[in-house]
Amino acid sequence: MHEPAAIQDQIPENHCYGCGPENDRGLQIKSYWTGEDETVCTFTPSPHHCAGPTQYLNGGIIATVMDCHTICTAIADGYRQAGRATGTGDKIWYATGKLDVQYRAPALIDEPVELTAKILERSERKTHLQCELKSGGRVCATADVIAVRVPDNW
Ligand SMILES: CCCCC/C=C\C/C=C\C/C=C\C/C=C\CCCC(=O)SCCNC(=O)CCNC(=O)[C@H](O)C(C)(C)COP(=O)(O)OP(=O)(O)OC[C@H]1O[C@@H](n2cnc3c(N)ncnc32)[C@H](O)[C@@H]1OP(=O)(O)O
Repeated sequence: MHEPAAIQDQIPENHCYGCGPENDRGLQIKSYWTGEDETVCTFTPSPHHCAGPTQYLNGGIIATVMDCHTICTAIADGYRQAGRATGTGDKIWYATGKLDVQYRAPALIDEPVELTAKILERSERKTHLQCELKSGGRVCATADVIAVRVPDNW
């Protein structure tokens, strides 16, 4: 079970290719809190998100959804740590400082991929997260991510 509202639908003015509701041609992923430090996301690939072989999901798309899921988690966590509802008051933004993806098995194009993100550590300037992507019930990719807080004129 998770909260009803997606994190991305609470962050204003987001044109990001992976997670921006304002980007009509983007992937428009949606992430949800499932616990104190954990979020989930289900992404349904389209056929044109394929790798060389048409049955597998492209690695860049995998990196993008892992990037966006974790960075949106860091942003929402930033609001939580400030004691505010996501998207309220002064804007809180994080950018990707590090995205280290391990591709462990091919992910299938014709079924949804399931992502989880966990916050491992946070400080004022950065948040360290771990992300796992599953397809067909097996772990296909893991990522180690550093989200860095940036000003809203970044
Ligand atoms: C993300 C948008 C923000 C813009 C806001 C404006 C409007 C936005 C509207 C909507 C956006 C909403 C949502 C977006 C959500 C997701 C988008 C996906 C994310 C992306 O697609 S975003 C694009 C790719 N991204 C970049 O284009 C970054 C380019 N880069 C830089 O802009 C700087 O490089 C920066 C800011 C990363 C750091 O620069 P800096 O000078 O501010 O800070 P500094 O270097 O001091 O690092 C501070 C602490 O992070 C640690 N740290 C940094 N890098 C590390 C690494 N690699 N490994 C381990 N630790 C690392 C340091 O060690 C230090 O740690 P400590 O404080 O403990 O010493």
